[in-house]
Amino acid sequence: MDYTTKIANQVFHHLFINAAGVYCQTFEELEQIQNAPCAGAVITKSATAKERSGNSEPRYFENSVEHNTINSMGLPNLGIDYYLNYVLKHSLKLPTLFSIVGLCQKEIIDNLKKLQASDFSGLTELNLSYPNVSGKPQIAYDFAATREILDNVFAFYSKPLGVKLPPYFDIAHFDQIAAILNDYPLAYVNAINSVGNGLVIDPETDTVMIKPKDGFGGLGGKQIKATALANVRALRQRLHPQIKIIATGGVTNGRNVYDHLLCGADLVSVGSQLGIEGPTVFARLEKELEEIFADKGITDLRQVRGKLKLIA
Ligand SMILES: O=C1NC(=O)NC(C(=O)O)N1
Repeated sequence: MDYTTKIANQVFHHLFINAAGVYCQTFEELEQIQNAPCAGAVITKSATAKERSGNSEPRYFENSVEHNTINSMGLPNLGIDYYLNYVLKHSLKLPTLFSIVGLCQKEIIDNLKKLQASDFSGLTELNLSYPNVSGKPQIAYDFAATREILDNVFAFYSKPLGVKLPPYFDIAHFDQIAAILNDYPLAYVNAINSVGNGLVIDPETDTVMIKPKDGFGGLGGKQIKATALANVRALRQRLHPQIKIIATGGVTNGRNVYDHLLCGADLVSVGSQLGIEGPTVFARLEKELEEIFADKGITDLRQVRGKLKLIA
């Protein structure tokens, strides 16, 4: 299968990318994704202006039997300069996306001003959906704040930009966020981030699994697949066609990848299952996807992308 896909000035030859936050904290982790068979791109951990240690531990739990995770990392990262050094200093094998975050609007603007002034020429992903910083509401759940930030960003930022969104659960919210995003020259939207503020209990001890926020954390893996598919589908139906979609959420096998393509995904990102299985996951997913294509006699992605069928 020819997976060639373009987003802005970047050409991808495989569908898969790591989800920001997974296997992308350090140069070593980033290089493991660069060198992973069937990886199409790499994205850095969402970077703040300065290095952050993040929330106290335990802050991550994976159930590798059920392919589910919960996390409250709290945006630990090595700071924007570390990741800028990586993307500028290394002859990168794959298109490398730069994830940016800010705990306030000023930090977002300052980070993007630094990127704008740098020689970085790839895609930038503005994370508007981190669910694990106490006392901070998710920006993308505040539609006025989202519009204000995008106004301020696009007043100066001229490099290709995407936004990372949280899941929405109301048709009116799909309408509202799409109406906002369609007003801006976005290269893409990445949907979804983890499903915020879930709760997982240890049956042995009647205790929460993670320490921060008394156990509340972002959910990932199989348990969020239906929500992720719905968000990809709803956004694809509403966004201008030139705004591409990176689908994230619930991908643990080839059928999940196929389903995201049916919903309109241009690329597919893997978070929880990458964390559980490691970078060999991309080759497994691609193999399973090719088996589905063979069964269905599919030879071109245009036969799948956005071709979800409804009941007449
Ligand atoms: O955007 C994020 N999504 C998550 O699920 N976790 C991280 C974090 O907590 O750093 N950030």
